[in-house]
Amino acid sequence: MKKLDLFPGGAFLFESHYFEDERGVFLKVFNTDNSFLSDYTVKQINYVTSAEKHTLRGLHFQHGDNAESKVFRVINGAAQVAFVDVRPDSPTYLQASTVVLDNPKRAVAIPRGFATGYLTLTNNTVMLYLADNDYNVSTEGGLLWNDPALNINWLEKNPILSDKDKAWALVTK
Ligand SMILES: Cc1cn([C@H]2C[C@H](O)[C@@H](COP(=O)(O)OP(=O)(O)O[C@H]3O[C@@H](C)C(=O)[C@@H](O)[C@H]3O)O2)c(=O)[nH]c1=O
Repeated sequence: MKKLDLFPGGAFLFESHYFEDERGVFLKVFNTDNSFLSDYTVKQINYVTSAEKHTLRGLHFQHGDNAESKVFRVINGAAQVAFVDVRPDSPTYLQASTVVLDNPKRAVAIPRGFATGYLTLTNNTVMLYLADNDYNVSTEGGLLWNDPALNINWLEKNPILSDKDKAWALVTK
């Protein structure tokens, strides 16, 4: 299994065990004997469909004890996943990076302390992601997807957004 570090603080891309024969594919989405996820506690597994290409969800995080580490995997279509360091004491505070997922074999693991978002690159994109904490709307925070302070190189500049995601405030550095 391969691993590629993407960002200081622990974001990484990895490739899962994948078996294919004449019947189809067998892919381990989560297994505790995967050395990259052996310490990961799954609290949620979320399946999210987006009908339209260029739908953007995010950027979201949860504050304090509700912070989540997430493992994103596209199981149909393709998406550009973005993550932003929101740890105030971090030397890379408010720095962002992105990675394109276009194969169910590959997943991106993003630690606690990052805001996350993704832009679909195809119609009918299906995202399956793990989270290591429960959802608590009262601790949800967000960043505006195109905040100039984050300088994220999104692959579409006019995406489809929820009303919630249009309304996040700009950060002040
Ligand atoms: C995120 C989430 C939402 N919900 C509910 C709230 C709401 O009624 C409905 C849709 O929520 P949202 O509009 O926030 O869904 P969405 O915009 O898809 O939110 C997701 O975006 C990506 C980028 C992430 O990083 C995820 O952690 C999550 O925040 O689902 C839960 O019950 N549990 C959850 O964990």
